[in-house]
Amino acid sequence: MESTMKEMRDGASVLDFDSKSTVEGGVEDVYGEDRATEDQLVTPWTISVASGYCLLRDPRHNKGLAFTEKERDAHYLRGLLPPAVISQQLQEKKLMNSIRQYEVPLQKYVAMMELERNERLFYKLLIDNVEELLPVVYTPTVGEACQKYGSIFRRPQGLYISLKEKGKILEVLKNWPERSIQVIVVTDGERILGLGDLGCQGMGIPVGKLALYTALGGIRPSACLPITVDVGTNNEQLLKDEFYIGLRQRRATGQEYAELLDEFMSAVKQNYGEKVLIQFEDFANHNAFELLAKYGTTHLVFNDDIQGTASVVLAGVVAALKLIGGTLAEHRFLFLGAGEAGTGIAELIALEISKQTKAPVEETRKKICLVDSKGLIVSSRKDSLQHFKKPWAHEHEPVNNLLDAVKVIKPTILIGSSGVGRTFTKEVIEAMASFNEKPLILALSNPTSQSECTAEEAYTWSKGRAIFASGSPFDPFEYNGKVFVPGQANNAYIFPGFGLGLVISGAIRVHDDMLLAASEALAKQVTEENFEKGLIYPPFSNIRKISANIAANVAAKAYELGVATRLPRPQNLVKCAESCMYTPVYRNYR
Ligand SMILES: O=C([O-])CC(=O)C(=O)O
Ligand SMILES: [Mg+2]
Repeated sequence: MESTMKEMRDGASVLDFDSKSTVEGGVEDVYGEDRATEDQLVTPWTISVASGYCLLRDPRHNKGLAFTEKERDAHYLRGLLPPAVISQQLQEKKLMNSIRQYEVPLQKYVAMMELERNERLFYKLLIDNVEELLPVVYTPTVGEACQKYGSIFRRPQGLYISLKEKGKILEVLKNWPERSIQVIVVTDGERILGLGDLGCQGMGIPVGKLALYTALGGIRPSACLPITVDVGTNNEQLLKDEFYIGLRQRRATGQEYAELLDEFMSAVKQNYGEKVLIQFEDFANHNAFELLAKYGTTHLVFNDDIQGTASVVLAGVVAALKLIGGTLAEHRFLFLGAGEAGTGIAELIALEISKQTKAPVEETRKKICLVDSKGLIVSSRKDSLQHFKKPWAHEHEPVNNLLDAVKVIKPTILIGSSGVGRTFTKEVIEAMASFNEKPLILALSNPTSQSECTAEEAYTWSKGRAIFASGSPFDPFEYNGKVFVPGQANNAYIFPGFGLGLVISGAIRVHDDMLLAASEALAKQVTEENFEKGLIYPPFSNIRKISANIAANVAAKAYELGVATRLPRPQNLVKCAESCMYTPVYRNYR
């Protein structure tokens, strides 16, 4: 860095990053903070520090006791820290020890969120201990955190846009301290996981998803923006709760809702340009499909519950063929749940079969049946069905419930996307096991309480023959002397790498073929060793490598489809993805 940057300004020190440490820490910015432009050299590369006190309270730069003697001298930190100087590794060890001492998952969650004071340490912990901490900052614990957000709320995270801000959303966006945003995750809190309407308290979800964008996909934290759009809540308990943090009114709908969302979408594009990815998360069915269709042609939008889940499940099913045999087209699929996840997965599977067999998608859809709360979706129900269910209304006798549907359709693959726990009963699993040597059973609903069955139930009731994966994690289970390791069919495998692929290619639109490309890349990462354990997903411990491969495949597709704006196309997209990933190692300050 240039010496001019080290000038004293009004008696303040200028925080300047040692280039050596950025090499150690890898390239942080997608498009390289390290390959900094003039602009970036001024900000955020240098900050004036009038007092070390501010530095300690700046999460992006704080290193706590890891500030070196030299840094303590140069940046007015003397006396503000106890004398010990410790490494980031030791800080990590100490924090993991203390997090492991909490028995209640929510306490672990709060401990992780308190690490907000030191962003790099938070991500160091999360990346190095991903399998252990994913269930803490993500499903299932994040669900409980959202339910109790009012009481655990310490200080705001993310941006809140409520009906009160109507007409001023652009100004609200400008209140956010970061300018160059690459990924926004937005919710309106109406369908948080399988827990229903949690109103403004749904903020835990965008915050959690973006933590994964950074930890799993390497998008730098400063480029991530969690947003909750608060249009009210229909959750009576929250409306009565004196500690509720959101608007105390019932949900706005219709034109009022559409206008607020429209203002939001326009303001985002105006403020951040057309390459910012807007991920819709946990919207209710009736808005999710409509928003995706409406903005899919004008913005870079992605619905994780429809598209991310579809991509991850397709990958798992394709991988599972190694264990259960046959081609995709040779299987029969039955879903419990015909909302965003169910119909999204069904459509992507039908699309993939159509690509493989050259049959029109109208035909390939017939291999897939869906059951909703009123029974099998059949043509006689067509008039009363919501539009996203209509393509699945096949000619068939009405069937009232899942068990009967399993018995008549005899699926080889059973997928739960209902949001309702314990709906894969003993009879359902036994029926699946009665006509399948290896029934593939996916219980996708989150959090754990909403899972259609547990791992233990799937393995026990199928007498150890089921291939099982679930949306929220389950521990390995021993049955008849054999240890079964259930995989986690969660969109967390897809969205971080998918988003990275969009960012590195500068994509301006999402296309279904990119979802297929992401699935393909994920399925390829499952190794023989994983299959031997009955796993249809690779372990999360390799997630950064997996994400780089997904990103590369997605970016390649973006170039192929002509929606990539970053030119020329990098030759080696996996290398490009890897080198763009944020690393949480501390930087040295001069
Ligand atoms: O958050 C998760 O674990 C997966 C997901 O998107 C959902 O269940 O809505
Ligand atoms: Mg979701």
